[in-house]
Amino acid sequence: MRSLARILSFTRELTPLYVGIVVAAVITSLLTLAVPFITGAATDQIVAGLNGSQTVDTTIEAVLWLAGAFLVVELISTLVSSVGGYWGDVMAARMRTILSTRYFAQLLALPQRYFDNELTGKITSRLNRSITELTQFLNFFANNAFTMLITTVAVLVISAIYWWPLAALLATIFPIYMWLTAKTSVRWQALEKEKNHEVDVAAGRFAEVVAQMPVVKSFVQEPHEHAGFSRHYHRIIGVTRTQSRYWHGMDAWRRAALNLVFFGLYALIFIRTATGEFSVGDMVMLIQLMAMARQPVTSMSYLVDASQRAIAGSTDYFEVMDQRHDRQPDPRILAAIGPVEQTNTTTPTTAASPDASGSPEASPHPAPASGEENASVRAVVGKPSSPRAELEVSDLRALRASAVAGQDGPGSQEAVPAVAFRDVTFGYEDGPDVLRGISFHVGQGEKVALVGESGGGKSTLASLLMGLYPVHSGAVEVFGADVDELPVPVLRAGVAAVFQDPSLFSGTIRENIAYARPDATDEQVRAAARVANADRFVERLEQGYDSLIGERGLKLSGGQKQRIAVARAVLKDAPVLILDEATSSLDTRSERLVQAALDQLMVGRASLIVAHRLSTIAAVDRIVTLRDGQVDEIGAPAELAVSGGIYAELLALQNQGTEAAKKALQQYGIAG
Ligand SMILES: Nc1ncnc2c1ncn2[C@@H]1O[C@H](COP(=O)(O)OP(=O)(O)OP(=O)(O)O)[C@@H](O)[C@H]1O
Repeated sequence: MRSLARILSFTRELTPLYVGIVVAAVITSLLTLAVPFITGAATDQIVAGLNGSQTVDTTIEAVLWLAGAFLVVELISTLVSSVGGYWGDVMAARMRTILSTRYFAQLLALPQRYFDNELTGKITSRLNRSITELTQFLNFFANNAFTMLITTVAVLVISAIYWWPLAALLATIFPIYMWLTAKTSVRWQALEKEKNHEVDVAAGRFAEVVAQMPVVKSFVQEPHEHAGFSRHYHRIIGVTRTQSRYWHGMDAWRRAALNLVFFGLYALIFIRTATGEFSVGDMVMLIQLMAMARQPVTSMSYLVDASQRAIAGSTDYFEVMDQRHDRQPDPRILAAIGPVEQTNTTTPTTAASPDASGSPEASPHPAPASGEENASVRAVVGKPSSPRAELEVSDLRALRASAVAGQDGPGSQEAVPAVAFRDVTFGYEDGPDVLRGISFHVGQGEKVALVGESGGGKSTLASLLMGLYPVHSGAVEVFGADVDELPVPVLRAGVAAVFQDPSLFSGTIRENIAYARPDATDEQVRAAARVANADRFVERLEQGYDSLIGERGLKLSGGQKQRIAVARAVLKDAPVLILDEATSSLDTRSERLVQAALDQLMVGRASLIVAHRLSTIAAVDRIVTLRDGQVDEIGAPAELAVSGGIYAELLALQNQGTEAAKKALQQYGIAG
């Protein structure tokens, strides 16, 4: 119930609508209560006319007035309930919007760790169910709960006025019905949970399959995927059978109890009418009143169920909303999440405050920078977070400028590297440490290649540099500032990544290139494409930069996708670059074009390269080799070529050119 109250407070801007719906429902139910009185009075008038106690004309006039009153009541009721219905629809749509957009904002603020453990389809399925059940329940509740209450109380009071045993008998049905419904609900909910689990798992797989259709097709696994999917839904049929059998069994008991009570009520009313204690009009009115009392009783079971489902939905919803945020997320995203208490999240204000943002002074691993640099770094990091992304990019630029100034300045004792790993140890969640005591740096404008066995932690180092995971110990620094303490938008605006999988979005080529800067001019987009060697193929397309590229760039070749991804990074113009090279997915010509694009991109930037080609490795300034999660060697290619370490070993393997050598190279993710 607490989670439902949270939903109401979470969507408090909808309060006027809730109140409006409730008022409309109350008016409608009060008007409906007038109907039995009108029909009762009309019956008495007709009986009086037939008895001869009044003239036919008087009777007709009286019943016509009563029919007119009936019409007015019905018209007002129709009007008010239509307005209430409209407000209900608007409330549902607005609630869906509020809950969905805040949920999406929340997902955008969650750390990578959350997504490592969740399936996309599952997230969507759960969101849809939570929101549908919540909106349905609140709409039903606002429309019916108060009406039910008013009707029930009114019927009890009126029948008590006529004859108290009627009210007493009627009152017995409510506790019986509630008790039976609550009893049913426990098991019903458990079965519902089972069904939801099956739906979520199926939806998770569904989304994965759709996203990776070529893989499914190439492995001819359509029947297998289809069978798996249908298995989940067939299990749902099984659970539904049990659930429905149980529900309807219990419902039969509930209805039987209801019928028994109503049998007693009708019998009492008929007997008292026959004995002359009730008039025929009283009888008609009381029977209608009793019929009106039936509806709240039967709706009660739906209300209890819907509320149970809504409670489950809101619990699911808040389970995600209460997840810990990524460290210091974008203030604009925090604002979009709305009023969720996150005791464990740094708010934008505290994120921006010098102490909480963690100046390098506060870091356990201070940057090798002068006091002046630290002060300027703190000034940049600690300034109030700007709502404009461009300012965030310039934040890191300012850090870089301060680092460069310190490096060249007369008082500087040591250069501030663009990137520094200082004694970094890290492992995923409960797993073993993947990296241990890693220390190396990438100077400004320097190219550093990471070389190590597949699974040796190269991509993990790149993830740590992007601040996707917090290190266990040690520090990763960018221009002297600790990555784990820099506000995430500042850090990520300053680091561009080109992954092996280009990960483009559906939409046009222009939108993809301008992803980091949606307000970029056409000329800027074209210039970025030129640097990335993408301009010629784009211009050959019928729609040029307006060509739609399909989901994840499906309509482009591997090399074309890579070059669009490079152009995207060029336009981002970040001072630090992470490159996870594309390898065998490209033919030689494409590879050359992509390589040339990457070479252009790297000019003047600090580049950390997860290298997959020996030719690339040979062209870098320094190589860092990893062995068993630790740094093995660091040095220029020429030095390491003769040191007898991993790089020398790789060169020797390449020279052998045998199948065994190729296999050994593959273990290092090296294509040759
Ligand atoms: N999100 C994750 N959750 C848990 N473990 C992970 C995750 N990502 C990677 N790992 C594990 O961390 C280790 C290092 O992986 P990483 O991807 O960094 O290696 P790599 O050197 O980049 O490999 P490759 O060259 O094959 O891409 C591996 O054992 C991998 O299984």
